Amino acid sequence: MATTLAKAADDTAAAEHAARIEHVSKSFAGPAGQQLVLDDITLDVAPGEFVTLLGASGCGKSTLLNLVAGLDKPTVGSITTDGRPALMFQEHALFPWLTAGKNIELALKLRGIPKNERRDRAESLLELVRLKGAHGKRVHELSGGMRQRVALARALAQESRLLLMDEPFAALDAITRDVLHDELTRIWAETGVSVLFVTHNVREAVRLAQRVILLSSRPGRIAREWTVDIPQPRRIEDAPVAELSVEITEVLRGEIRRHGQH
Ligand SMILES: Nc1ncnc2c1ncn2[C@@H]1O[C@H](COP(=O)(O)OP(=O)(O)OP(=O)(O)O)[C@@H](O)[C@H]1O
Repeated sequence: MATTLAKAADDTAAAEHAARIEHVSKSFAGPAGQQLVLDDITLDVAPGEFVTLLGASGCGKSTLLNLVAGLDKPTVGSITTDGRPALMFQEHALFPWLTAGKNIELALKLRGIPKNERRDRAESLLELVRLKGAHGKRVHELSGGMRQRVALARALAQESRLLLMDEPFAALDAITRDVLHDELTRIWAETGVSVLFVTHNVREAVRLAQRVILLSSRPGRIAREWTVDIPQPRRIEDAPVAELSVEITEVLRGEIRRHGQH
């Protein structure tokens, strides 16, 4: 499976961007008229790049991710992606009446993969997320971390060139989250998939990303960005990760103060 995914990523070499967000603004109708949530966001994600979008609660991170996913349209500006992105959320959104394996097979079916290939492919994907042998397990039999592994396998089943992740590990305990950070870093390196990952956890952003984009609040604008050149695999407690996290947290605090939040 990793080979197929790696090949999908190779094909992307021709594409200049996994995602291109150009001068995007988004407003919603509110009680006091139109509320500007995102203001003039311009951002490219390169093929194979891992980018985290970081910002305070309510700054518009999920709104931006939904726009990139094509679930909603920008009020102004344009977004293009290299093919249809795959999505993964905080809640696993697995079908509880299907087994882990059948949840993945459903994604393969929706992609038009023939029935006789689905089982093997689902098994390979489960192996990729280190859940070998879990094909027949019901969702309720799986721990929170295992459910997110299945959700990741299901997202990878789409063989998209861009994976959009909205706080996928936020509901997990710290140790499980740590393990899944390692797994995601490994899978990203193995497959070459591009990742746009939303979080409000500064350390998580620095642990994972090649580039951290900080959004300001009300409206969400790109406040600053950092290139993270700390070698992988990183640990969340590594000194360089901690140092950069402190620096980013300071800027984030300043943003929050400026916008009267706490
Ligand atoms: N469909 C909608 N209609 C009206 N307002 C919306 C809609 N979607 C989002 N908003 C508003 O846009 C703002 C940004 O919300 P969004 O969920 O994108 O923030 P976020 O940064 O992802 O927050 P969190 O970290 O808490 O998930 C909020 O004020 C929210 O109320």
